[in-house]
Amino acid sequence: MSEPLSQLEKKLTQAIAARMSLEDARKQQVDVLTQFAARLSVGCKGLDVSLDNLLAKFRSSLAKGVDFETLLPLIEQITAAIKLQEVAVVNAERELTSNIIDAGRQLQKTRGMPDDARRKLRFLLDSEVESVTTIRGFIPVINKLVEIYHQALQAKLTLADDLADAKQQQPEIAKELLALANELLFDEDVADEIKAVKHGLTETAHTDTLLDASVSIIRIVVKSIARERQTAQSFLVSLNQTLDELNQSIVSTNAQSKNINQALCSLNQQIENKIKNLNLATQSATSIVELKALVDEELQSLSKDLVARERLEQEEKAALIASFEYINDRVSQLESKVNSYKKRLTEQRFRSLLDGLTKLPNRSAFDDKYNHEFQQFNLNKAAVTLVVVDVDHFKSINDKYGHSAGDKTLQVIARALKKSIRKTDFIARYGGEEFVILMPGMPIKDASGPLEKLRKTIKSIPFKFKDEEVVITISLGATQFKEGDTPLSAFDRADDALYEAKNSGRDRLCLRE
Ligand SMILES: Nc1nc2c(ncn2[C@@H]2O[C@H](COP(=O)(O)OP(=O)(O)OP(=O)(O)O)[C@@H](O)[C@H]2O)c(=O)[nH]1
Repeated sequence: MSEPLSQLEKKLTQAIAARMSLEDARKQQVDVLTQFAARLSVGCKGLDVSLDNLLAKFRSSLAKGVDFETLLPLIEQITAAIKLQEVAVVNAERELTSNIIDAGRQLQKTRGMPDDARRKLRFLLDSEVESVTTIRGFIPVINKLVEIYHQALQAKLTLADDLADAKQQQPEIAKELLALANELLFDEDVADEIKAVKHGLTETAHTDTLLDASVSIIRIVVKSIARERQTAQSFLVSLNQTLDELNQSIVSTNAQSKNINQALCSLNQQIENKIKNLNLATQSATSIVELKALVDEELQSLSKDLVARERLEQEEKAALIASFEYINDRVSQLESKVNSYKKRLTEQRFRSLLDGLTKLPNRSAFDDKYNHEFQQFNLNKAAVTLVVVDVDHFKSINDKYGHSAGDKTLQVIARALKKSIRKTDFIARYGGEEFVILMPGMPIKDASGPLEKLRKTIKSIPFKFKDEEVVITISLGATQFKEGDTPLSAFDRADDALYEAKNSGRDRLCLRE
């Protein structure tokens, strides 16, 4: 082989080797790029179905080693789809931001959210959402929002539980308010107001109605207190005025008597001087005639003085009498004012122990009497029977015929019960449709006769509502005070007996020895 040819061949071999290594390097680069493009396409997966399909096609073409020219249209399609995606992402970001803000603002309006959650939410809406720049950046924000929602929901559930508890307590509150309204026995002018309050107090009354009733009760009490205060004030003002007048009258009588006294003193002095003068003159008289003239003159003057003195004395006496009469008059006026005020106080005390509706003694009057009877029993051990009486199914009377019919029924029953017991027994309205009777000196073994009679008396009352004849019955539980009892244990025993009477069919008397 010639020299130039072999050199040429060598160069060619070198060039081929260089070309091959270049192609190897290029192939490696294409492989890396292909893998990268395939990974990237997997990473983009899920943004859009049509993009996913194009990328899948792209990956499979790369794997098959399809040449660039064949790939180019696909790449162009993918580029266009990605561009669309960019716009879609910007829109989605905007929409997400606005949705998160809306949801957050809505959440801010919910009541009962814990303070901490409220604060976190405010910060999230005011600064965190605005600073998010990528879709991914929304993930922690959404996470936080979900957490706050959770807290708010939890708080709401607790609130709902509390409300349910409060709802359960409502009948109790209604009962309590009704008992309070029954205790309100002020002047006649508030009777209608009390009636209106009572009528709204059903066991199913709404919380707002119960609140209104509470406010009305407080108003009635406040009004009565204000009126009472005014009465007391005007009484004290008139007492003060009268005392002032009496004082002035005594002061002026004193001043008057002082003046008269001064006049009397000087008159007495004058008389004394005249007598002294007369004495001296009689000693110096030289004849009977002169003496007579002298005596006559002095006696005339003296008798004038004596008349003046008598007049002054009478004046003083008259002034004193007038002053006494005036004082007497004012004192008796004052006495009658004090008496009428005392009467008012006594009436009030009496009325505070009376049930407004039935006019029977009320619960506080019963408590006083009960404790007194209990003490007596501990001292003398004489038998005392305690009876608890409850009207059966009274609620249905209210429900069927109205609250006024219920009120009337209670009044009739109260009157009948009062009429049927002995004078020495004590009956009170314990509350609602419940009455209590204390029978001092009555052992329980002797009590069932009269109590059965009492039950039958009530049952025989011909009640008529809306032209319908209604039989109303009562249940009774009775016991007697026992050695070792406390007021509460004895009462509980009678209450247990009543419970038994109710549970065994009502309209009956149960005894607990
Ligand atoms: N009209 C009227 N109703 C009252 C008064 N005080 C309490 N009540 C009502 O009395 C009813 C008592 O009902 P409950 O305690 O369920 O008893 P009940 O219906 O008599 O049933 P039992 O006692 O189980 O036989 C309630 O509906 C009260 O609203 C009142 O002064 N006037």
